[in-house]
Amino acid sequence: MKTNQLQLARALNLPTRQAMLNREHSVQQFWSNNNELITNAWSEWELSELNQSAFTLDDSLLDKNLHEAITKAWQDPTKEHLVKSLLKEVAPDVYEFQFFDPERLSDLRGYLEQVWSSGIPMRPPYGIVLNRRGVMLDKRSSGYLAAPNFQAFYNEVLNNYMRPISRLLFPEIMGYDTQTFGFSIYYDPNTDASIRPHTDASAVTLNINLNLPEEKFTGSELDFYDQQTGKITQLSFKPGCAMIHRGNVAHAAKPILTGDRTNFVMWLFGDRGRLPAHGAQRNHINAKERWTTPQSIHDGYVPF
Ligand SMILES: O=C(O)CCC(=O)C(=O)O
Ligand SMILES: [Fe+2]
Repeated sequence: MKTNQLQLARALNLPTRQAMLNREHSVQQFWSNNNELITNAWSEWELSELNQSAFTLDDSLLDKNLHEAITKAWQDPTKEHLVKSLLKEVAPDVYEFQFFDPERLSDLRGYLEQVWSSGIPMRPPYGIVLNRRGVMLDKRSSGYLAAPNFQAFYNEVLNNYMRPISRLLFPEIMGYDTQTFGFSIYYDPNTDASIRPHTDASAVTLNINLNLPEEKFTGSELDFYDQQTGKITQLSFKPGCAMIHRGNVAHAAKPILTGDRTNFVMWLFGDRGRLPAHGAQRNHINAKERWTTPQSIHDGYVPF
């Protein structure tokens, strides 16, 4: 690997917020032209500057019960009911479960603080609104958080946890779950406070809260809209909790009033962004098929 990539990446002139808001072509070009440099910079940073002694990014950060059930199900898929029993339906087709151990979240947040102060350019998500303090997480997105330790962790979450859980809850997404996407988001009342009602360009969305137990906030509920009844269910994130839903379930994030909220949002979809047909039914899938990792090649398609 070439040295000095870290210094070179830090010296890049980032696109202005206005250029990003205008979705100027030069912004797209900036990230794609510098993607390799930035990726190398993250590797260099991890070796030379990241204080790794403080923590490890691995599944010991996850909720113990979830970790145990998932491990058992991978060993013997007929035990997948152990996973299912941890998932609580909190709105029609929206499930909540404890994802991270709240006591261990400070490790992950400490890591993300180091990421923030690295000075390496990071591409914020701009799906509906531009989220200033968020960062793209998936390697399909130029300007993503390419630190190798983080990538190993992120991919473990998607492949070992998110995909089989998604298949258990929403069997019709099988085959529309080969490609991954992810970003982090940060809300506070003075910068980015809310997201209007929308659906995601995913087959399934996993949204995990990263707030520490002492990081209280008010507002910032997620509203889920039931298409059948028109009913709205308002849900609040608890530290380390996750919500999982089909991408086509309309939802919105209400304005945050006090405090702040940090989340990871992860998506699965099929090759070239393909999604299951609305209301698609699926023949019975046996457990063994569910607990597998597709061999599909990462296709580089980007939803935004
Ligand atoms: O506010 C959230 O946690 C959800 C954000 C969201 O729906 C999105 O980024 O698509
Ligand atoms: Fe969304």
